[in-house]
Amino acid sequence: MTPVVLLTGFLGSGKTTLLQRLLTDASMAGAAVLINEFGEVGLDHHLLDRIDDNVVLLKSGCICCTVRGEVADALSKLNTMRASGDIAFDRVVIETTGLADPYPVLQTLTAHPVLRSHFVNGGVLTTVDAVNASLQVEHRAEAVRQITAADRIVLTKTDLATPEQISDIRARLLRINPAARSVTSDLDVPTILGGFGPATFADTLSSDHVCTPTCGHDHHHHGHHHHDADLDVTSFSLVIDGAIDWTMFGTWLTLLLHKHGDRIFRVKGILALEGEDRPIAIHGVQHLVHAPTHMDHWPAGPRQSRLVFIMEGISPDAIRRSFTAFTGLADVRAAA
Ligand SMILES: Nc1nc2c(ncn2[C@@H]2O[C@H](COP(=O)(O)OP(=O)(O)OP(=O)(O)O)[C@@H](O)[C@H]2O)c(=O)[nH]1
Repeated sequence: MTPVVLLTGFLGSGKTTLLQRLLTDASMAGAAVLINEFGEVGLDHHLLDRIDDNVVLLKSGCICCTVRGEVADALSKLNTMRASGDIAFDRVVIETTGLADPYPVLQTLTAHPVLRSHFVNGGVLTTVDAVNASLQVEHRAEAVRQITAADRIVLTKTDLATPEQISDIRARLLRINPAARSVTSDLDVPTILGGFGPATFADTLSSDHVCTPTCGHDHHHHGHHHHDADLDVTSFSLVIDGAIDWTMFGTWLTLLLHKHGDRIFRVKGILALEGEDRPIAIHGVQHLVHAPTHMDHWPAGPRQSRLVFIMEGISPDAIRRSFTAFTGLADVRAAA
């Protein structure tokens, strides 16, 4: 039986960063990776910087109903390819979107007639952002579900958080899921993973899925719960043809998140900057703008800047207009 590790955590909490580190560990050398991203344009597979046959990008969307089928299909396909000797793997890691409820995926593993004889729950690893999680658990049901499902919690961004933020979130984690061991992301990989495996799985099967409008359910017919706080989460993307002035861009993003960070859960992008050959990856999470990083090379395709926003209650057009006004770039369009 092949263990399937579910890597979950709210938008921008550091899943891809952690996955990148986990994959450097010898114990993960034989891992196949499934990535499910919320957003019109998937960027994580580029940011992960490991593109091979064992990395599968699932279609955009919530991982529950619509994509639950896709997870099952992707696992079945990996299994068939392994059986015919095309690929080899000894574990699977699924990185879910930051808006996903992890329980339906766990249920798929135990309920699917074929998968359940090949795959087994290998544990739920949940990243929790020490800077932003207190706000997120108060407003987003998914953030709480991800923590309740955790067998191990990895507290990220403790280097950016104040001691008060860290003790506040630690106290909340203890209340939400006292059974999960919590570690910080600055530890080495063997320590983060030490003794990791499913401990709370029995509980997961009895938990009800909490819907969001973005999860792909037909809410009128499935009878799922519906939370007002979950209304209106949207994703949109901008594609920019011309090279971008970094100072202008950085100022614009900082001001935007300063003003609207409560409602902009996530911004990420790959940018073509003036005077730079290599692309720059940028990340914003609520009010926080992370330090930009150079990527090694451009992904295949045209060298255009791409920005993805996941937000609530803000019009995409307002963001596009503000970007154009601030940067002076005319060739800015919403991604097809
Ligand atoms: N300083 C610091 N930055 C971190 C840490 N973990 C993640 N980040 C940064 O946080 C930003 C978002 O990290 P990702 O790994 O892309 O987060 P994610 O959960 O995969 O994001 P989504 O897939 O969009 O939900 C990036 O700029 C990371 O470099 C950490 O422990 N410390």
